[in-house]
Amino acid sequence: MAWTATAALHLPSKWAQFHQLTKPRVVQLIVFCALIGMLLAQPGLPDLGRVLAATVGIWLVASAAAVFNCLVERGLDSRMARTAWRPSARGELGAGETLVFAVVLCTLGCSVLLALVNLLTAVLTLATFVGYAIVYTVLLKPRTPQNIVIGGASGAMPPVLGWAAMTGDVGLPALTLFLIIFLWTPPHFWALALYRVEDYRRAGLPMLPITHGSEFTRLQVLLYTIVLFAATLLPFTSRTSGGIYLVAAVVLGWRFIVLAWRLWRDYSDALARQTFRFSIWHLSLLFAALLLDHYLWPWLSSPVV
Ligand code: HEM
Ligand SMILES: CC(C)=CCC/C(C)=C/CC/C(C)=C/COP(=O)(O)OP(=O)(O)O
Repeated sequence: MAWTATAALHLPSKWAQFHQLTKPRVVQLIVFCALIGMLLAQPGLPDLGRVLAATVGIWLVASAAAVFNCLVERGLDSRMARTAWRPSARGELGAGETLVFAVVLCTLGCSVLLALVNLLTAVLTLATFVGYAIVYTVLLKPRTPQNIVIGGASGAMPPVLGWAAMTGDVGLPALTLFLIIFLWTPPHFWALALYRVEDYRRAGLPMLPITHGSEFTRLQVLLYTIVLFAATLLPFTSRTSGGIYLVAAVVLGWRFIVLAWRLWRDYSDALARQTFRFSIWHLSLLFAALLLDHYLWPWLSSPVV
């Protein structure tokens, strides 16, 4: 009895285990990027009911995609130190119940988008689900080191989904944000793959540091970071965003390039880990700056009468 009580205190509940499969921290940033897409789509305050419905819908479908990934990769996950703890990899959650959970989340999310947002957002979000859960996870990841470059397109969709939710359209500013996340994904992931290379070797996945070596991967990280820096200037040069965003993009981009340069010249696992962690700060703060700029810059830059 005493043991059961102690175990109950330490073992995550079934719901906590399901929640872990939704990769909550990754999905939070994905939903944040979608939210910025929504808020940038019009000047002033948006329709808050629509924002809430779109946020919930995209959140549910993105979570479903993450759960589906854990289901498909439960064997691979059990061979990697980073992922072996997942309830799907440990066999604590069965394949059947995990599949049902993913289907319920995806159906609920698409229904919310269809009923309360619009058809375009529902279709694009479902396509994003297929892009990550099937095209990336099932088809590309076990076959090619370009898996995350092509698969990254689904991770880059959130601002487009957010924009479509508010306008019923796919706007050029949203496509610019798509490009930014698309170019951000390779340095984000390859920095991690460099210090987790033994994990990927054990799982038999053809990640770039395994197929092309550490030096080539580090050069790719540096080159993508430089091109990403140029792409992050587009919102300013196209006059979608103003001075606040520009300062943030330059400061964050410069720091990312410095880290990537040091990683290329003088590799250590600690530096690769630092670069990976910074990539998350980079994207989070860049998108926060877009929002701040959207509401404050017109006010700051308007002539005083
Ligand atoms: C195909 C594209 C992507 C790949 C392959 C990828 C890969 C990964 C991996 C393997 C991790 C796990 C790190 C760990 O276990 O410590 C991770 C973490 C993370 N990723 Fe990505 N990622 C991708 C796209 C994205 C996108 C689009 C976002 C957000 C917009 C994102 C946000 C994050 C965040 C916030 C974390 C940290 C999670 C935590 O601290 O628990 N990733 N990514
Ligand atoms: C509908 C919608 C907006 C979907 C978003 C799709 C999505 C969840 C993209 C995030 C990418 C992600 C979690 C990559 C993790 O890589 P991995 O799967 O290779 O990592 P792992 O080894 O940790 O499983």
